Order: sequence, then structure tokens, then C-alpha cells
Amino acid sequence: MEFKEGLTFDDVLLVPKYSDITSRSQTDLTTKLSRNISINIPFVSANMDTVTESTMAVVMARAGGIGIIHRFLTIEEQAHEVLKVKRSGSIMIENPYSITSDKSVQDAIDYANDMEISGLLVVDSNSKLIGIITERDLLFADPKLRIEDIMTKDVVTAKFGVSLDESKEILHKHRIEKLPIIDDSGLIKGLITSKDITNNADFPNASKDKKGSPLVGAAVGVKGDFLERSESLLEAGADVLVVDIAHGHSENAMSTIRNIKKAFPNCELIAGNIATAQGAEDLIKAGVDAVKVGVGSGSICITRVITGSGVPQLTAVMDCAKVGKEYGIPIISDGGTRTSGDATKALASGASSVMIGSMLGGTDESPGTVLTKNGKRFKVYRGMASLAASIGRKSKETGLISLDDDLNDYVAEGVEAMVPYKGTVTDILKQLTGGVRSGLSYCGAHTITQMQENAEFIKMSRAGFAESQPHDVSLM
Ligand SMILES: NC(=O)C1=CN([C@@H]2O[C@H](COP(=O)(O)OP(=O)(O)OC[C@H]3O[C@@H](n4cnc5c(N)ncnc54)[C@H](O)[C@@H]3O)[C@@H](O)[C@H]2O)C=CC1
Ligand SMILES: O=c1[nH]c(=O)c2[nH+]cn([C@@H]3O[C@H](COP(=O)(O)O)[C@@H](O)[C@H]3O)c2[nH]1
Ligand SMILES: [K+]
Repeated sequence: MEFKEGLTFDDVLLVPKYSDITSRSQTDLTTKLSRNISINIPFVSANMDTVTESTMAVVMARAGGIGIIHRFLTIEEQAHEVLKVKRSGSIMIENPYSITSDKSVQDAIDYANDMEISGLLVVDSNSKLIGIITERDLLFADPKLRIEDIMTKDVVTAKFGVSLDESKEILHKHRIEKLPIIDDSGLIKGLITSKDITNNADFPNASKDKKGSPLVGAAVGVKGDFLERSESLLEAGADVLVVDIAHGHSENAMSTIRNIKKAFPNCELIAGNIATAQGAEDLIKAGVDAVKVGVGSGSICITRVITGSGVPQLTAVMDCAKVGKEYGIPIISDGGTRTSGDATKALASGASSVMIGSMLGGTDESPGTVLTKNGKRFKVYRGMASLAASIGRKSKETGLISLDDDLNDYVAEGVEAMVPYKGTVTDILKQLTGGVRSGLSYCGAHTITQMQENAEFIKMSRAGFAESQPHDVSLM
């Protein structure tokens, strides 16, 4: 039997090429996430419960990438996370939350807290706007009063179709922060807020949908509720769904893809994970709009240790990208990215974008709290097939874990770990994108596609690898 060689990031380097680029800003990182979705930087945050919920997804989209909300939540919770992202950045919120005037102040406080918003529109029984209550109205108000008693009745509004500049003028003139948009009969068409206007100006590179809201994706599994979950996620506004299964080159994955595409033909669909050309081709033929590549490459993955299965990540991406190119379907490299150099190599070898977990795991925007150990700060980052994650899932699905459950029955394919606390994702993405921009320049390329055409990899020896690291110095 002949052995094929499998290589990964540390086995190779990109050979420097002549470049006419004089500044990193001359490079363009725009890329395809999937057949019909473009993003402005090639980074996707992983669908893991210690990486991506709405807070992470909002920051990823603002920076120009996208976050995929993990699936280890109830359908309602996951759809709500999607909704939170969608509502975080559009210039006009389409269905602003409202309440009727007969409810109590306490009802309004509870509702605003649940929805994590700072104000509510007040409507009559015909859904016509009759008032507004904001944080300041609710502050110190007697919780037993009716909303009618404390709401502002002469609401400043604008007609549907009002321009951004006109809205700013109205908000400034009246020194207010919320501008309900109504039609001729007084029905609410939307809400423009000062915060959303500021956000829009502050994040010019943000990835947005056609209506100007941040892009967001959400993962679904292959068992049980996936159709119902898909429907709720799409209703909440998810721009793309990701079929997430450890062994994506399986009948399980294939039938899930076919079922989702049949039920929701317009749904943009990514599926994974696979690690071979045949896997990529089969998923593409089943109807996906992008293929996620990576088996056992992740920092917390022990799939290769437990099962003996996997393909070194660079080879996996190269093999799959050849097929992706034939069919015009983008490839996402998932797992094993530790540096901007790894990301550049993944892109140069044919991936259109890179999914990252551990690099984002210890940030302010990842779920979970900061722990302190020996004076250093950490956050938990765990594999979704780790024992702890599985117990978490089971107790979520069925209530508490029963004492009869034999934990030895569960074969973990991931570990639970800690990663150093790293501050905000924004800074990490600046370093990552800066490194990739430089990487493009070393390949003599202005764009990722150009880099893929120009890229020449060279295999290196262990001595070459050692030479590539800082050496013969004491690091500060
Ligand atoms: N990218 C990677 O290398 C890996 C990722 N993971 C992550 O862990 C999480 C849990 O993954 P799953 O166990 O797939 O999800 P899951 O718990 O939803 O299982 C999906 C179905 O696939 C079956 N299944 C699992 N491994 C299989 C295999 N090797 N062959 C045939 N059927 C198999 C399960 O029994 C179940 O019926 C996911 O988020 C996944 O992305 C897990 C292992 C490897
Ligand atoms: O073998 C595995 N067991 C797991 O428990 C597990 N959880 C996540 N993943 C995968 O790892 C990716 C993140 O990898 P990094 O931390 O290297 O960025 C993720 O995006 C996943 O593809 C797992 N793989
Ligand atoms: K690994």
C-alpha cells in the first residue's frame, strides 16, 4: 500500500514573491464565505459553546467577519441569540418590541430586561403607536403603576422612507435617542436609534445583509429537532445555517443537507466537517453552499488520538479546495489555526475563509467568566465532544444528569481546557488581519484569490521549522 503524504501548517512555508504593494492597506481581504455570501475579512468564529453566542457574533460582524451561533442551546435560546445579533446593528429595526398601555411598569421592566433593550414602544389594541417608555421613564418608577401613567404620549416620529441624515437631524433637534417610524395610519414600521446610527459609522468594514443588519450564522445538528431548529433560526434572521457533525462525510450529514434544502430551498447552507476531496464532492452534490474542512485539527480535538482518523489540515484543505474550485463552492478551513501565519497558509492553500476557536476562546466576548490561577487570568475553552460539554448538553436536554448514567459509556473526542484571558476580540482580529495582509504582500498578491494563484509552498525540515521560531534569545 502506498502512503500519501499529509502536511500541515508547520510543515511548510510560503515562498516570498515580488510585490508591488507599498502598504498593507492596498490589500483587500474580501472573500466568499459561501456561494452567495461575501464577508470583508476571512474569519469565522467557531460554533462552540465557549466561543460564539450573540456578543461574539456582533463583534465578528462589525469587524467584517461572521460568527456562527452554536447549537447547544434550546431552539428558543439559539433563535434569540440570532435575533440579538440581527437587531444590534441595523439602521432601522424592523419589528421593534412593543407593549400595551394597560400593562404595569414591572411588566415593562421585565420585558425590557428579557429582550435586553432600553426602551419599549407603547401600542393600543390595534397596534397603533400611542407612546414610548425608555430607561429613564422606568428608573425609580413605582412598579405597580400602569404604563399609561408614565409613558411619553407626544412621541416624535418620522414617516417610513426617512433618510439617515433626516433622522439624525430629528434626533438632534429633539435631543432624543429613539425615533419610531410609522406609516400614514400610525402603524409602526420600524425604529431608528442613535446607538445604531453611531455603530454604523463606527464600523465601516462590517459585514451586512441587504437591509444593513449584521450577518450571522447558526449551527444545527443532524438529529431530532434540526428541521424545527432550522425554521426558527431562519425566521429569526440567520443568514446561513451550518450543519455541524464530527463526521460530515456520512449519510447522517447528507440526508440532513437534503432535508434542509428541500424544506428551505433558499437557505444558504454550510456543512462539515470533512477532510477529503471525496467528502467535499459528496457534500457539494448534496447541495451545500460551502464546505467546512477539518477533522481532528482543532486545539481541543482528540478525534485523531481516540479514533486514529483525520488528515493533516493543510493537505485536507488543498484536496478539498481543488474540488471546491471545480464546482465554484468555497471551502472553510476549520481548526488548528494558532497564528496569522497559519491562517495565511490555509487561505493560500485554497480556503476562502478560516474558522477559529481557541484564538477567540479567552476573550471578553466569548461566553463564560474569567478564572484566576496562580495570579494569571484564564477562560474555559472546551471541545464540543468533551465529557464536560456532553454532560452539559445532556442535562440541558433532559434535566439533571441521573446518578445511574454511566459516564464511562461516553467516549469523549475533545478535551476541556483553559486559555489565557486575552482582552477584546477586536484587538485579536486586528493582529490576525494585519498578519494576513502582510502575508498577501509576501505572496505578491492584492487579494486572497490572487494569493491562491501565486502561492508556492516549500516543505521545510525540522531545522527549517526551528529556524523559523525565535531562537537563541531569551524572550522578554
Ligand atoms: N471537527 C472535528 O474534528 C470534530 C468536531 N467535533 C464537534 O463535536 C460536536 C459533537 O459532534 P457529533 O458527535 O458529531 O454530534 P452529535 O452528538 O450531534 O452526533 C451526531 C450523530 O452522529 C453520530 N456520530 C458521531 N460520531 C460519529 C462517527 N464517527 N461515525 C458515525 N456517526 C457518528 C452520533 O452518534 C449522532 O447520531 C460537534 O460540534 C462537532 O463539530 C467532534 C469531533 C471532531
Ligand atoms: O475533535 C474535536 N472534538 C471536539 O470536542 C471539538 N469541538 C470543536 N471541535 C473543532 O475544533 C474547531 C476549533 O479549533 P481551534 O481551537 O484549533 O481553532 C471547531 O471549530 C471544531 O471544528 C472539536 N473537534
Ligand atoms: K488536535
